[in-house]
Amino acid sequence: MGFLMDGLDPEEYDRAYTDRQLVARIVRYFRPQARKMAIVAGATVLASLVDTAVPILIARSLDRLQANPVLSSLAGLAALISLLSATSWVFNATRRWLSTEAVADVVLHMREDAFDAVTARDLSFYDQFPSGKIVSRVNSDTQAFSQVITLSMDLLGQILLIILLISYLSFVSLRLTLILLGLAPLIVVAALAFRAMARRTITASRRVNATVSSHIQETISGIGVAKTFRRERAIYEEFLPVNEQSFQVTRRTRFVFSSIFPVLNMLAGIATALLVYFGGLTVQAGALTAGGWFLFIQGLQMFWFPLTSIASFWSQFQIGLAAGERVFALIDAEARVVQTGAEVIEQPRGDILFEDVGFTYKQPAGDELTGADRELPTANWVLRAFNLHISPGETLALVGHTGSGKSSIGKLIARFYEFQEGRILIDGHDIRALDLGAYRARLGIVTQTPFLFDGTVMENIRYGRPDASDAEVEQVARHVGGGDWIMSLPRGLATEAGERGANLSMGQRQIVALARVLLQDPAIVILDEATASIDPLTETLIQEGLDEVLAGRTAIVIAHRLSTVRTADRIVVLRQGEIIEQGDHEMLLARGGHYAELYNTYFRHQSLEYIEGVAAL
Ligand SMILES: Nc1ncnc2c1ncn2[C@@H]1O[C@H](COP(=O)(O)OP(=O)(O)OP(=O)(O)O)[C@@H](O)[C@H]1O
Repeated sequence: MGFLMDGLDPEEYDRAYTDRQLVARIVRYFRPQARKMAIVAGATVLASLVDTAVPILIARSLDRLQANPVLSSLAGLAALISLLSATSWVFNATRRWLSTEAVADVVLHMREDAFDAVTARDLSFYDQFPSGKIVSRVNSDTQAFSQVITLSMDLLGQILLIILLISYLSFVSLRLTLILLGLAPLIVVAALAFRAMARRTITASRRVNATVSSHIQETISGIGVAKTFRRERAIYEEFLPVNEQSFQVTRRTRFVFSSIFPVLNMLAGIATALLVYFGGLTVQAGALTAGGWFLFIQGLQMFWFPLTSIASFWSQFQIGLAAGERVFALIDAEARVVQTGAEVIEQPRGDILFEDVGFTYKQPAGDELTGADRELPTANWVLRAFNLHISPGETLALVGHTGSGKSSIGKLIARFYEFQEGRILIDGHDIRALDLGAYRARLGIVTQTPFLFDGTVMENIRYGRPDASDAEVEQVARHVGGGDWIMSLPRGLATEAGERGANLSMGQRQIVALARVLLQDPAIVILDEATASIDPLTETLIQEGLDEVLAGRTAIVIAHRLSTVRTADRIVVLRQGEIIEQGDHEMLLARGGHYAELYNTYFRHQSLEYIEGVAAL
């Protein structure tokens, strides 16, 4: 499809399932619905039987009335048809209601599984795949899948109807039935011709929709930055080609789909003409009654509708299967962080040891780096043969230029990413053998820009330990920074934080994040300090909060503030993933090496002496 598919490549975790695998997977979801589905099957058979019976009844009555036109039998026929129609409605309604319920239930579970899989993914997964695309899989793809399952159930009913009708018609006139059947391959060929085209356009259409959603989502989340840099026009212009591509793909999809029906209708017209002609000849020859002829023409409509439906269903079926495939691929995406055990450290002391650790972000999913891969260009390794021991209770400040690997060390301790070489030991236990849930429960992480959820401040703090009582949350909140900060909130801890904490100041957000960690009472704290400068009052407040959080715990601080490096037990200076110096502030400063240089270019500006010096000028 050339340019239509440009830039719409499958995701790295997409995979092709065989039809058998797909069906097995779908059947597994339907297993709990077995009872409902059995009733649906029964109702489908009964509805098809009744629906076939009506035209047969009319045809036979026609012949009888022709021979003996009595008013009472006409009234009886009308009553019987009404009764059969009502019965058909009951069966069809039962079938639809129950199947809708069953499908809704299946989609519910599928969405749960997809969402569960998404939340379980490692952070590296989110680096690679924008949230918009993931949202589209969990949301629209499951929806498309449910539609196709409902359609397939209708299809089964239709097929049954065709079988019953054809069987009956073959008794009435074998010759005419064969003509009817002889035309069926034409429809099937037309349907198959559309099939491949439909599947391709549908896949393109899904991908392009995901791309558009993801583009909009990314733009909206970064709109603040865009406005600051007056980039509104530029992002609008970036949106245009994405939208244009979406338009082209959608147009193409609509074109393919709208071509199906006219072609099928034309074929139906030819078939009707043939049957009318040959049916008339048969009646003339006395081999068919008028009722039989009527039944054939009526039957043709009944036969044609399901057959064209099957043909159009087929492409719909492709849509649903492609969507199902995408959801399953999301559920099955391989974890990169692989745990080999589930050890629980009862009382973690917070002893951390990196032993010859090698780490790169460039590892392909699910693969170990072997042989030639080990010779990745040096530039791709973030850490190589990296050794570091952090003692229990130690506050370690990591410093170094941007990109030197500070955050990566924090991410490895948090086990957010898989490393490729060496070992990381926590209290002597291999980090790979730990029960991640239990381990992370004792790990406190404060990110640079603390993320608060839409909810009250109290709820945000409780996020650290959902079972904490109001009193416990309040006690922790009062502990951080002396608790004065709560007064500055309009409704105290009941203040709504707003989306991403928008209603709170940066400093307040930091404090809430610290309180959240404090409530969790972690053994190890990873703190990524904000680089943005803050006013001295907030700085003092945060420092007090930090003192609480760091006291008695092992802390790894990606340090950006002078007060932190000054008070840290040890400073580790990194350059391109290597430790080039370590020691305390005074010692490193006296040494006049890389740290001293960093201090002079970065940290010194934050010192009181420097600020006073500038003020005095
Ligand atoms: N998610 C990622 N995917 C691929 N490469 C990454 C990712 N995160 C970081 N890197 C790369 O890894 C290297 C180390 O990055 P890291 O974030 O650890 O540095 P840092 O010292 O914390 O930098 P900063 O002070 O700017 O946060 C950099 O070259 C960076 O480009």
